[in-house]
Amino acid sequence: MRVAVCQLNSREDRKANLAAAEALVERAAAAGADLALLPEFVDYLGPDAHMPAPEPVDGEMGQFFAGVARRLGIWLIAGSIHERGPDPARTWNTSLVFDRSGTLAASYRKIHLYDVEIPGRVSYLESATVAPGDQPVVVDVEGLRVGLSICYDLRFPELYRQLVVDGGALLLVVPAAFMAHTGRDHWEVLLRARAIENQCFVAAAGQTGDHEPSRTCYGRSMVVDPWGTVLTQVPDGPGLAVADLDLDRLRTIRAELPSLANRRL
Ligand SMILES: NC(=O)CC(=O)C(=O)O
Repeated sequence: MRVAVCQLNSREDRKANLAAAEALVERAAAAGADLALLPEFVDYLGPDAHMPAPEPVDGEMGQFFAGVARRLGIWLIAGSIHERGPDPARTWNTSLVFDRSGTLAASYRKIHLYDVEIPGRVSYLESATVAPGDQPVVVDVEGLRVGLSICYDLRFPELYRQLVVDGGALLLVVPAAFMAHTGRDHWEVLLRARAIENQCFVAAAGQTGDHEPSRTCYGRSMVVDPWGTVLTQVPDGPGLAVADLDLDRLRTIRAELPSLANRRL
């Protein structure tokens, strides 16, 4: 399984954001990727006041990503979009997974919302505009069990343990718009920790650079192996990186250092 993590700088212009995403998925397909991962809020990262109307998963955006997956014959995880929910004041932050034929294989709504106040650095109240999901989701990608999550979820190890122990996940995906301030110290450490403690591959695709209003994302999208080694990483700015997941290596690590099997709680 060859995985591509696509790093973007989504802004206010939804059309431009979708075109940039499509161009990166085209590059992923040309590089032989079986699965391409886009970042969180691939459709829009701008002021709440200007946000285009959220859509149901089978709305225009869903159809757009389905068409990209079908045209390129690739599995596509559209990191997250603003999904219309029952509450007119709040959307869901939803990841969409399409198979090679463009059929929606799964969707996941971000469970943990980023409500944080770090004076002078980060002030964010995601729960003001987003409603939380409540269902962990694992999807079968041609025999590979893939556990879904979004951004701030990364800080909650119990979610990933559930995806692995109950769902059998061997790959954990983390589309993100991780803040630069927190990302500098936490992003890679957390991704590698989730990989090591769950003896899984982790693929993380982030937003990068400046977004209005006053939000800078860390980027550094990467793929980590079950030993915690960073296999590949995207430098600053939009771009992509590709890695092959060696499942024999995962099985060897789990057999030689059976920490998952040795759990007592
Ligand atoms: N933006 C997020 O959801 C999370 C983040 O930036 C952090 O956890 O730090």
